Amino acid sequence: MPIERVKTGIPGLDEILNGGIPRRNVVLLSGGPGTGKTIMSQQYLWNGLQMGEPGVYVALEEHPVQVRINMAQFGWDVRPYEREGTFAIVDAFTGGIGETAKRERYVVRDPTDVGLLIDVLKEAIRDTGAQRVVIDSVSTLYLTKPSVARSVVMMLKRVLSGLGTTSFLVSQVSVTERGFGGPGVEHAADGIIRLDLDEIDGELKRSLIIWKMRGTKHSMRRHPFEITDKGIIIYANKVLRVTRRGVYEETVSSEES
Ligand SMILES: Nc1ncnc2c1ncn2[C@@H]1O[C@H](COP(=O)(O)OP(=O)(O)OP(=O)(O)O)[C@@H](O)[C@H]1O
Repeated sequence: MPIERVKTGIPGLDEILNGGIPRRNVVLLSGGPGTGKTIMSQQYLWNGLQMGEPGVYVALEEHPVQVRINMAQFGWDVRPYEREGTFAIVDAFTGGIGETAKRERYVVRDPTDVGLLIDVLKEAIRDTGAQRVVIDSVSTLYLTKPSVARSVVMMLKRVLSGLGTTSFLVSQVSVTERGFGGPGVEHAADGIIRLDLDEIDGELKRSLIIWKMRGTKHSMRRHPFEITDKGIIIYANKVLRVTRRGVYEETVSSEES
């Protein structure tokens, strides 16, 4: 049976994923602060909307109003899609407190209650017919209780995959951490995309690596990427090499990547 894939539409990403993310995969988008996780996840949803695939964004770290403003900076104005019912932001940030929060349609009254969050998420997925979901960030759900991390991710995975969505779970790690968000989480996820920011010769360089992706072969190399006014661009034909002599970029043929 040919594998069904979801095209991220993010320049370079589908290429290094051999055509896209296998449908129903739950992918951990992992990285330190400012590495581009939120922007990449929002770009994934926006591109879906352009391809006629509805989406849901679960905001745990930022006010929904701020999410709309930030997305619009890249030319991704989601409000018309919210009005037509093909896009929804689940507000798991405000707890319904404040005047602007009262205007939100999908509000998790107690963002610490994962069961409640899942109920609101299910409703948003059903209403919109979402095929793509982003949870930003999943780490917020278990930062204070790491022992429940795996069960939270497994619960989300059952719902997200069960309802047929292909999803990104944003996972925050500290600058020096080599992992992706904890052992339980890393093994439960179907895929891991790790975003990095490294200071090289007095300059910050962005790169990413596909650590795992169930159901497909993928590039095993570290690819440089950039954040521009139109979003993220990944250089599928370049690799970032870290050697004893230093760090440098090298161009490779697409078959090699
Ligand atoms: N228009 C832009 N052009 C270039 N770079 C930008 C632009 N807007 C934001 N950035 C870069 O993106 C970074 C923020 O990216 P993003 O919010 O996706 O990070 P994150 O990985 O989600 O971080 P955190 O875990 O701290 O929330 C900024 O620190 C800045 O370097």
